[in-house]
Amino acid sequence: MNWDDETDTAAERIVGAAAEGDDQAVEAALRPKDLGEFIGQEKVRQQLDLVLRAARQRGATADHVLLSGAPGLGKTTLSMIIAAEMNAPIRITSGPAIQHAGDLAAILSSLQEGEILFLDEIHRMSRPAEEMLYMAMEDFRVDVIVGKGPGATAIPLDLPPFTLVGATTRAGLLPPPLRDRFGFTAHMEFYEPHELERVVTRSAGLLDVAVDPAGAAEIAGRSRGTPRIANRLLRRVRDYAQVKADGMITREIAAAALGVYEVDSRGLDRLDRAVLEALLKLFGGGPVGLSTLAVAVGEERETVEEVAEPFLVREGLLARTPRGRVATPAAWSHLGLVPPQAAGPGGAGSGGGKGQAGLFGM
Ligand SMILES: Nc1ncnc2c1ncn2[C@@H]1O[C@H](COP(=O)(O)OP(=O)(O)OP(=O)(O)O)[C@@H](O)[C@H]1O
Ligand SMILES: [Mg+2]
Repeated sequence: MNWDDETDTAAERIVGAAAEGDDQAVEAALRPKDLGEFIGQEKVRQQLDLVLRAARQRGATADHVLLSGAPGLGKTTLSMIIAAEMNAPIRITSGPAIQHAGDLAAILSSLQEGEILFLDEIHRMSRPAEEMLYMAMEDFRVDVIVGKGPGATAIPLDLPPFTLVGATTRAGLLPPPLRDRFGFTAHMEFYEPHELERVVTRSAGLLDVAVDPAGAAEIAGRSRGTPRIANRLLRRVRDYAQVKADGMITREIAAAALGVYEVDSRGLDRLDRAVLEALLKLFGGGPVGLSTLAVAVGEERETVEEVAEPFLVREGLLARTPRGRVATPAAWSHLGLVPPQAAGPGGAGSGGGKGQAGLFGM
């Protein structure tokens, strides 16, 4: 069974990356509209404010901006804020939507002066399109190729000055020549719980939901440092508060609601817990290979590696070591289990657990 296919699993819907249907509409409604409304990311906000303010004062188009960071941290939101702050129209497209250089040429040649071009998932653009973009970013010019084969000719076309806003979850995958052509790069960090608390409170206000500070804090603490998840959890808690209580979100209501959706006190979902439980209960805390761990939880390798592990690693619950996956002491205490004595690793299939204790010290 593949976790990705199980789209109607509550936990998947709650912590999954993409928003769909209704969720998308609500997500759009909750987007902050200007820099002042944008919560957290102090450094990025301050730097971006300077970049945009200076461009406005000069009456010029702002430099190209690259936004990088994990899903749901506010890249799309910031791109729209940039357009709003510059009082400029915005055109939205994405790397995978641009198959051929010609697709990009068509978009670029129809831009107005000062327009913001938002290129989401910029790391997934095709090579020829990427090369066309280099020239467009630097010289505001593209070569449009007319004809095929030996008779093909390149017709240079001037573009109006525009601002490219690129977004990527994988800045490391961008070729350096592309990365270097951005005048300003903003790396978005995960949010602090107190910032997410403000996100929850703000969204509750917009959705006309009553939440007390302890209720907001409870939701924030389970939101994995991610505003999108905070907003999603808030909506599920709102449902619960409406059906099971008087509508008011308190700490108790939030905890009970998120219990129903299998989002635990640290924000782990069902898959995260399954991985951790297998690691602890079946393999004595590891080290165990990724493939073995994936089979034990009935998932694909990639699902465990890309969906569950990044958060577990970030939370300091799991370590990836050259000898395999290892649970940290925090993992044992989070699941309320007692680690076996270092002398006797009781787990099956751990494949020679000598020196396990030493791994914890890394
Ligand atoms: N700083 C913030 N303050 C308040 N709300 C925020 C903030 N950042 C993001 N959000 C909310 O989180 C949701 C997701 O943000 P957004 O769509 O901008 O993320 P993203 O980085 O583009 O994600 P992806 O990589 O999946 O495209 C939005 O609905 C927005 O309302
Ligand atoms: Mg986005």
